[in-house]
Parts: sequence; structure tokens; C-alpha cells
Amino acid sequence: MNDTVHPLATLARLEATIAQRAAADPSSSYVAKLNARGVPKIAQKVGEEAVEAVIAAMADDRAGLIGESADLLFHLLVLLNAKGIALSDITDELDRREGVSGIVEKASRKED
Ligand SMILES: N=c1c2ncn([C@@H]3O[C@H](COP(=O)(O)OP(=O)(O)OP(=O)(O)O)[C@@H](O)[C@H]3O)c2ncn1[C@@H]1O[C@H](COP(=O)(O)O)[C@@H](O)[C@H]1O
Repeated sequence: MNDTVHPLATLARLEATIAQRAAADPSSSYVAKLNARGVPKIAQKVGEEAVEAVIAAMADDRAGLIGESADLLFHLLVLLNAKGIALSDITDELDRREGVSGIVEKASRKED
């Protein structure tokens, strides 16, 4: 790992690049090409990359899992941008959940 760069800083930089490229020329920008094809296509790519990450994990393919996870996070950021959702909206939600055990949270839902 590159110790000088926080992983979230990389994602924040990528988020800004994606926002900037969204309206670029689709012939020279993959982000613009995806946006031109619309949310259903972007969402489909997120699903495909998620499945590919799962397959790599099941095959014990470490390098594959890292690569597919990068594809997944990239396409998820493109999808979030297309839907007007910021990375900070996701981290806010994770902050809200912090310290609440998933077991406890699930049990509280069953009481509803
Ligand atoms: N991080 C990425 C990134 N990760 C993956 N990809 C692209 O995602 C695509 C996924 O490949 P696939 O084979 O699954 O998809 P495909 O066959 O091209 O598409 P389909 O026909 O399946 O729809 C490839 O073209 C990859 O190059 C990315 N493309 C761009 N970025 C970042 O986005 C920035 C802006 O990119 P442009 O918009 O292209 O300038 C770049 O500078 C990078 O920082």
C-alpha cells in the first residue's frame, strides 16, 4: 500500500474526475460514453463487475479480486455520480452505522 495517500483520498479524487468527465466527448472518455448510454447500462456494469469480483474471490484469485474490486468501485462511483449521490453521502451513512453491530441492527428490524 502507498502509505502517503489515504485510500479515501484516492476515491475522492476519482469522484471529482468522474464528475468532470461525465459531459466530455464519449469518443475520448469512457466515463462520458457510459453516461451517454444511461443509468441502466451503468447499473448493469456495476452488477457485472460485482459478479466478476465474487468469481475471483471464490477462485482464490487475489490479483483478480483486487482488479475486479477496482472496476467495481470505479463503476459504482460512475453510477452514484449519474444519480447525484456524493461519496460523502455514503460515508455519512457508514458513520451513522458506526458502532452498531449488524446482529443488533437486524434484530431491531425484526421487532418492527
Ligand atoms: N478508473 C478507471 C477505470 N477502471 C476501469 N475502467 C474502464 O472500464 C472499462 C471496463 O471494461 P469492460 O471490458 O468491462 O467493459 P467494455 O467491454 O469496455 O464495455 P461493455 O462493452 O461491456 O459495455 C474498461 O474500458 C476500463 O478501461 C476505467 N476507466 C476510467 N477510470 C478512471 O476514470 C478517469 C477518466 O476516464 P475517461 O473518462 O475514459 O477519460 C481515468 O483517468 C481513470 O482515472
